[in-house]
Amino acid sequence: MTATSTEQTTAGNSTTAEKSTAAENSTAAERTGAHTPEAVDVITGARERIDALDDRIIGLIQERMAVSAVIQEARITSGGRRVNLSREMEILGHYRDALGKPGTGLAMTLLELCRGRV
Ligand SMILES: C=C(O[C@@H]1C=C(C(=O)O)C=C[C@H]1O)C(=O)O
Repeated sequence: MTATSTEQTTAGNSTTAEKSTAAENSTAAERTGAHTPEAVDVITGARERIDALDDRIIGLIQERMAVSAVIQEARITSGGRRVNLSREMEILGHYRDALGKPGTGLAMTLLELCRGRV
């Protein structure tokens, strides 16, 4: 089984193959998991907001990586080390205070993304 299906349409003498994805063929209920049209609308609208938020979050992470690189470059150029563990502990604590235990994991992932980019 593949995730795509192919439909042949004939226009004049030419034949066009149109591929559609499994997602395009699915119903709104299947896409959202909702059991009423009202819930489908709520979920569809909220998913659009989540997609927009994720784009902004990714942009902020990329901005953080660039700022972190400026700091690391300045420190390394001055003769220092790339990593500053006491500052990283501060950041881990900040995320943990704001978001609880998973915040620590999130901060560790952010630090991993930001380290070693110079
Ligand atoms: C950016 C710095 O350098 C490194 C990267 C950090 C970060 O991305 O937040 C934190 C500490 C350092 O390991 C810094 O010292 O502030």
